Amino acid sequence: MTVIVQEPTLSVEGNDLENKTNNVFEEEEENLELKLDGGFVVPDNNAFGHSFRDYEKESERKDSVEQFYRTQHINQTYEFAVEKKEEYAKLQKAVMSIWECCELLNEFVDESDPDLDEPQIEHLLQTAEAVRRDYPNEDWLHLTALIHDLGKVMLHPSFGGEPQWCVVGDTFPLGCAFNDAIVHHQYFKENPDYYNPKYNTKLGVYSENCGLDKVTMSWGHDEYMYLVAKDNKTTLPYAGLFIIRFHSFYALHRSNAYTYLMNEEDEEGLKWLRIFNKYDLYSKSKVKINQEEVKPYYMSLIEKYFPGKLRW
Ligand SMILES: O[C@H]1[C@H](O)[C@@H](O)[C@H](O)[C@@H](O)[C@H]1O
Ligand SMILES: [Fe+2]
Ligand SMILES: [Fe+2]
Repeated sequence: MTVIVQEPTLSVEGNDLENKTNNVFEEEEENLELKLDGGFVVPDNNAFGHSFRDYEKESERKDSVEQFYRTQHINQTYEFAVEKKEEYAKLQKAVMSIWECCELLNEFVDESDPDLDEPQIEHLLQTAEAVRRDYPNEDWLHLTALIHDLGKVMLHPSFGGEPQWCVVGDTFPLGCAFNDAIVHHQYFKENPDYYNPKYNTKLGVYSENCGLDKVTMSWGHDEYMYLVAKDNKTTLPYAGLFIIRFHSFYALHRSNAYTYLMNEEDEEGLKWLRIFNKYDLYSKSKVKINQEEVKPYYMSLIEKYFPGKLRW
């Protein structure tokens, strides 16, 4: 069975958030004159016949996904994330165009994802095409969707073939206490930061409402692609960059955890991120997009918002 959603509500846990989310959309309508009733079809089930993001449900991917999160939670420490960011911020790994990077993602399947076992390029096109159908005039959002996961190219041998735990999966702040809203949070008990008094209080190294820009997130494809886009001087708007940078921060955008680290500007980005997330998550399916057919459209957007070659 499928449900036609007139307003882009998200299937979130708890009415509180549902109400908040609706308010966000009401505000959107007033402030940004967004088209809200694209009639997006939110499927009940993922390609394996289960509900989306169900990490407890017995399925062919359950055990490997859980193993993935255990390794990620043990290894992502504050120091590790700071070092990785320094290394990748130099943008000395490769020089290539956006489309070349999309093609490189043809060979990777994301081990953290309970809902998809297709190559990543399929996911990029599925997300972008789903956004495009509902928001035909927001071309920046189509391109944001196309590129949001390109940071996963760190898995590629020419980038040192990083392990999946430092590339994919949900992200979370480091340098402050781990929140129970994070998927498989039980495994943080094996992370050294869990016992470090500098890092294990509510605020840790941060101050209230310091803004997400100041927060060191677990290292992964979000922050990397954000750095690539920003430092190659993309003309994408602030909301596009925010989406790229925080789309894996489910504890925040789905469960409202860590809101005390946000400032006013982040509130604005979060509205768009919540819209985007619906497409990122629920467009995952076995349906293939004809790459050659849609390529000219996306090439025109890439040309509009990016230089021909980028430093990665
Ligand atoms: O498994 C997925 C996948 O890695 C996505 O690219 C990421 O954005 C999500 O947060 C995560 O749940
Ligand atoms: Fe992602
Ligand atoms: Fe994605």
